[in-house]
Amino acid sequence: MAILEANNIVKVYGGYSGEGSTTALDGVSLSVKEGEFVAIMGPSGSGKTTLLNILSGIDQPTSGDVSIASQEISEMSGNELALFRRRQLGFVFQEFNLLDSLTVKENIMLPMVLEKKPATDMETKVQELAQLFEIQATLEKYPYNISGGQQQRTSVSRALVNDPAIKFADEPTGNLDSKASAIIMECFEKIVAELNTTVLLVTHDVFAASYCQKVVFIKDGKIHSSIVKKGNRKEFLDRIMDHLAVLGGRTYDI
Ligand SMILES: Nc1ncnc2c1ncn2[C@@H]1O[C@H](COP(=O)(O)OP(=O)(O)OP(=O)(O)O)[C@@H](O)[C@H]1O
Repeated sequence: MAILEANNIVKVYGGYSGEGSTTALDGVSLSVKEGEFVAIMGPSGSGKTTLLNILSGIDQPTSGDVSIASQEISEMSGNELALFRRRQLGFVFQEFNLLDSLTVKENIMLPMVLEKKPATDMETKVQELAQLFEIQATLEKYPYNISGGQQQRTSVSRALVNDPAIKFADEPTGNLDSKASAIIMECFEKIVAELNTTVLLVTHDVFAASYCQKVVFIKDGKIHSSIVKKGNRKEFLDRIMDHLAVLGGRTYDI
């Protein structure tokens, strides 16, 4: 079953095809199934962030529609969309976006607090996620007293706490060294395998993308091609590199 459907998304910045306008997305259609782990890759300026922002309701398309869990997000009012995003979508950012005045535990609980969930449910959920991501020992610490990798695992836990229909990640390994990147990508693998979570991420990092099951390549605002993992991660990494060489553009992180 498709959890996310995007049909013919067009995004023009700076007015409709007028002088000085930029067509960032030019008829993108995409379908993501429940339990899929998908990366979007492409050269700088190809429209990846614009696409992620539109799929996650942060930005509106100029035309086209997006539905998530069978709900049309392009037709929602501001309040409906804010509530939908809080309840159905999880976000992980390159900068972690943790609140320094809250402990790791409080940061993870925050979306449940906003939903006024019972305290016992919050405690159970935090312990479950902390165990899954091996951050039990950091729960009472503050974000500035833990490593970058632990901060990112806290941020992934927070994005999962309300059991979102889909999780979006924008360059989740962008601020991490290779060891922490591997740990975070293994966490994503784990939640996809064990919790049947759906994850859609944007990355320049070939190593990170090689953990996904599918990579969608975007160029000049259009879907160029996509590949699905068949063999092991190393073989997939080589195929991703071959595709990026054909796409051209900026140098990718390996
Ligand atoms: N707010 C904006 N106003 C005008 N043009 C924009 C805006 N945001 C993005 N663009 C343009 O839209 C195009 C796509 O940008 P986008 O940021 O989506 O690309 P990207 O693939 O994420 O790039 P990068 O890999 O460098 O982050 C680019 O030409 C960019 O200059």
